[in-house]
Amino acid sequence: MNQTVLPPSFLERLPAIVPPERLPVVLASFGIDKPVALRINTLKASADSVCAELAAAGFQLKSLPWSGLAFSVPFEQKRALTETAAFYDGRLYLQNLSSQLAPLLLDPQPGETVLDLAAAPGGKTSQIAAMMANQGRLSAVEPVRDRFFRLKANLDQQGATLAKCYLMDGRAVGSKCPAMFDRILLDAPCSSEARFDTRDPESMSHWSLKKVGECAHKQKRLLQSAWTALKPGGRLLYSTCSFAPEENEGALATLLKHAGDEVEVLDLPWRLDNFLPGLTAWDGKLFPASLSRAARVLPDESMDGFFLCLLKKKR
Ligand SMILES: C[S@@+](CC[C@H](N)C(=O)[O-])C[C@H]1O[C@@H](n2cnc3c(N)ncnc32)[C@H](O)[C@@H]1O
Repeated sequence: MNQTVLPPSFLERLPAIVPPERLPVVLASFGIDKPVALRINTLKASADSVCAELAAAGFQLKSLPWSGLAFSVPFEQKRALTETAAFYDGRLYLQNLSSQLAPLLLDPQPGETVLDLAAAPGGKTSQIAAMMANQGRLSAVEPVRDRFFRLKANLDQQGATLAKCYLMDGRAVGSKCPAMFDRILLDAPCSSEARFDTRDPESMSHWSLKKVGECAHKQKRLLQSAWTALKPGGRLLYSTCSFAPEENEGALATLLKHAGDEVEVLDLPWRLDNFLPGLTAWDGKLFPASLSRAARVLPDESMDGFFLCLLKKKR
């Protein structure tokens, strides 16, 4: 096995982000094969029918208490799962459990006008389409050409017929479509720290503190664009797969400062045991106390790390 270590400056910062009693599980999570998570696509099938089919084929399905559509199978069954008819025809989609949380917490409704501002490869866009039962308007933005075409192909395979895809920079959307959307997901491009795998040096090769800073800069601009595109009364779910406070509470603090009393950080409608509150201070600077309502999803033996924050535009 190609055992390598986490980047030293990432490791140095982690104890200031993760409480000591949680650190061993978090550190161990970077070097294990997690169960393979999947989501049943209700645009094409019911959970009962797909589960019955998988169980009959010998899959050891585990259900999750927080979603009737999220399941996992042991890692050893991953290959077999990707060879099933249900996988090929889009009745199920492989999607990490933490990634399934963002659309669930955004809670898009049929008939609404919804934006996914950083959409490829489209796991969350197709989940949103299913939650909306293909009714309403769903725009999916992705500026990277090959990822854009992957997004389109995935949405097609998943039967997400209401989604319209736009090959464009999310930073330009706010000025083009001010106050247009009821709900917006900004699953921002990030330094992907939660994807580190200590057995795969490539997973860490693009990371540096400079990259964290560059991501934070882009995230602030994407957040501002999303905020402008949101209708008064609308909701914005911001998420990343980074632990870095600069990319999470730091980026949000900048938006909160600009948006003033237009913005409310909402309590999440529910939390899991591995959700920690958002940080209210980092590197000698204070963040708004309301950011403690965000969730730092700690990685464990079944979930990847994640960050989630739900905002409301009051007027
Ligand atoms: C974390 S991924 C999104 C994953 C996606 N939400 C899903 O669940 O499948 C972030 C995406 O943002 C895209 N991106 C990068 N720069 C962007 C920008 N300026 N505007 C919009 N999207 C951008 C990346 O190419 C990448 O596909």
